[in-house]
Amino acid sequence: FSPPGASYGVLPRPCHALVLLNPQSGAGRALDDFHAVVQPMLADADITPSIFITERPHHAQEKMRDEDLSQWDTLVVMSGDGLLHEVVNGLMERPDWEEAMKKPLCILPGGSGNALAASINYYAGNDHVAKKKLLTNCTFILCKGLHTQMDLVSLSTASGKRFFSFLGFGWGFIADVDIDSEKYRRLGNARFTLGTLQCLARLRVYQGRLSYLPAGPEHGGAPPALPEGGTEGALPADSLLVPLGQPVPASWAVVPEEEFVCVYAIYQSHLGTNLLMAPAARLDDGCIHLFYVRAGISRVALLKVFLAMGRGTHLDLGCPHLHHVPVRAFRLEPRGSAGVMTVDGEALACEPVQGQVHGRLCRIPRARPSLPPTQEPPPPPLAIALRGRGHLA
Ligand SMILES: Nc1ncnc2c1ncn2[C@@H]1O[C@H](COP(=O)(O)OP(=O)(O)OP(=O)(O)O)[C@@H](O)[C@H]1O
Repeated sequence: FSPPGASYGVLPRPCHALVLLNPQSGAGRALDDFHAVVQPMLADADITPSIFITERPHHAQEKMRDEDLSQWDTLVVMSGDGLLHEVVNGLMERPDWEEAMKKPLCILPGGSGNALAASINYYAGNDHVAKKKLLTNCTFILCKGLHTQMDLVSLSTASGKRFFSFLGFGWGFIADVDIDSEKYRRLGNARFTLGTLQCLARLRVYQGRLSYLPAGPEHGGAPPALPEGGTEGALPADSLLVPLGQPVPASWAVVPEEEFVCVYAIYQSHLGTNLLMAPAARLDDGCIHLFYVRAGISRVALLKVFLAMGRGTHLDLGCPHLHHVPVRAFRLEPRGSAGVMTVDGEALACEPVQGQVHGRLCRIPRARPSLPPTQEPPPPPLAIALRGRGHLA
């Protein structure tokens, strides 16, 4: 499902892809997996990769800021979600960001969480898979070449920082698991299981005020990303937000309780390879899926929520402490600066933050939407070629 007006494009053939690869991501196997799994499939699909290996944090962001993009048909990130966050924000720092964001971005799972890759696999209607199978599925979606639009969320902090985020913003339990488990990254996805158990053992309560603009039909769709002050080259204006020093507008809701175990605003279906947090989320649904867990939940109940999230059934538990609200914008004002926040899995100092969705701000590969059987066209020649070589069942 996509709201009306989604625009599709197809990668040209031959296709030139810049592949940004973090050799340290996840268990450190991204480069080996690229050569073993990805490269042969790209060759069959007439996609020529040029590999750029990142050497340090912010390397990909700097490259995207200055790169001559005209030589590439697509930008591929073979890493975790953190490197794509750098790529998106590097592109948004360019004076020609509007043009730059038309370049299709692709994620191939090489990290430990791989939430966007798992989401794209889910939107394609594929079975839940992980590791090499997820990599094969995502590479195959890239090889087919269809791309469409994806929403981004603009996040602003009290200290004046602004980020563009494609996955989620977290505070409390999930953010702590994400950051505290960094030291176990060699374990791959298992780092989150270990981190969850450790954070459960010392379950904390976080104090602050949470407000949001609900995404009901009366609030309309996601606002189009118009430049600030209508000036060409200016970043998209956050038309739903008022400055952090002012009270939220009257159309917003304020959560009456101010003690939380966790706040997580997610805009994709998956929080990690094995965590289906927002089953209804889609690439361009114009929605932020705001989840919060109020203080008072027992350790056992919280563990049950995370176990059920593996199948996306956590909301069916009827847990009175767990809340889910589809919103267009939110504000979080933590009391105090202790602790950590995350944007797309990357750490952020704890301070007041607000964000709003910007509809269809970038492009991303997507499997062909399924048509009723009578309209189903024959498979394209590429699919036949890949099937012949055994890449496609
Ligand atoms: N060569 C490098 N050495 C160390 N850090 C790097 C290097 N290249 C990039 N980075 C940094 O590592 C961060 C995390 O990488 P990434 O998200 O790709 O992997 P991950 O943390 O294993 O995956 P996930 O986000 O799925 O958990 C990136 O934000 C980037 O700043």
